[in-house]
Amino acid sequence: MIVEVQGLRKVYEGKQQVTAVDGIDLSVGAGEIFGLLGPNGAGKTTTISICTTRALPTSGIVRIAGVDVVKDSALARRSIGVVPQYNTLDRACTIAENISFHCLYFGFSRADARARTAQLLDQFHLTERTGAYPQQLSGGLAQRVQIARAIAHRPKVLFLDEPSAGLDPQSRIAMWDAVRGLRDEGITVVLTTHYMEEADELCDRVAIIDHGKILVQDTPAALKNSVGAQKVYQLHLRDHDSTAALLETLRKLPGIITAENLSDGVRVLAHNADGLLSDVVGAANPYGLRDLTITETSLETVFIQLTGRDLRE
Ligand SMILES: Nc1ncnc2c1ncn2[C@@H]1O[C@H](COP(=O)(O)OP(=O)(O)OP(=O)(O)O)[C@@H](O)[C@H]1O
Repeated sequence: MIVEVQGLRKVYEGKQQVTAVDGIDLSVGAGEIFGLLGPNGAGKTTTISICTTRALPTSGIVRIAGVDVVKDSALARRSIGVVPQYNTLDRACTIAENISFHCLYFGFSRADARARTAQLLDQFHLTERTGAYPQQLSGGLAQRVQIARAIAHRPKVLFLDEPSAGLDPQSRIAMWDAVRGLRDEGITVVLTTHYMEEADELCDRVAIIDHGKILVQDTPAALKNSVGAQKVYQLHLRDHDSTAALLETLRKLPGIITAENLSDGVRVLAHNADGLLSDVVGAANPYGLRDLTITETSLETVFIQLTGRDLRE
């Protein structure tokens, strides 16, 4: 395993003690795209910060390519590339300088730094912007430069913290392609996200994290299968204060696995069953059914089943 995290804990001391990471175990295989999926404040950034030597753990061990990130941080850093949540490009330098100074920092000769920079600018389709400054770039382009810089010293593992935060949908898809390209080059990718579609589309395996703990980790397909349902019905009701009888009726319908209250209606997890839609509508009509959405089971459904909350709440 190229990334091994054992019993990781991080307590921020202060007026109010915060246990940001509460005993995390993870292992990521070489060549995987691994996602840490969880809501804001779940402890994702703290976990990444410790893995990348930017924060010290309260207890626990992280090894990257077999190297302990606390005991041997300088050596570990050679195997690690990081793209933090915010743009950390040097605004006083061109994008080519941002990349080549990074190479020099990692001990490249001037000639090697120049060659590696030119190759990365080409690989990330940035050659035309070589002389541009970071503030002249769109969010998507700046993100690409950050990724190019992060892998300039040829790390084995790239950590990306919320890589699609603030990107428009087109740039997000371009970023996903770039990340898949890195995996094809043999770079292991660990990313954090609170977008379930991103975790589902991009990641080979996903760990769902909440309140500093890993709730489950598996492939997106296995996680979705674990729900045991194929469809999610959301019923929006005018009369959503007295749904106890409706929930009871719904739970008795063949094909329905669970039915539970939402703030403005009811959510039903169900199998793909013939005739179920009309049964559900029939049961809900007396409660003033205003709207009905039917979606496939997603990682959001997994999170709801595990925590009782929406990922976005
Ligand atoms: N330097 C700090 N000092 C005190 N508390 C902190 C610090 N950094 C993070 N926290 C707290 O630790 C918890 C986990 O935060 P963290 O940033 O790791 O979560 P996250 O899942 O990455 O969320 P986000 O996407 O919002 O960054 C939160 O309650 C946060 O307020």
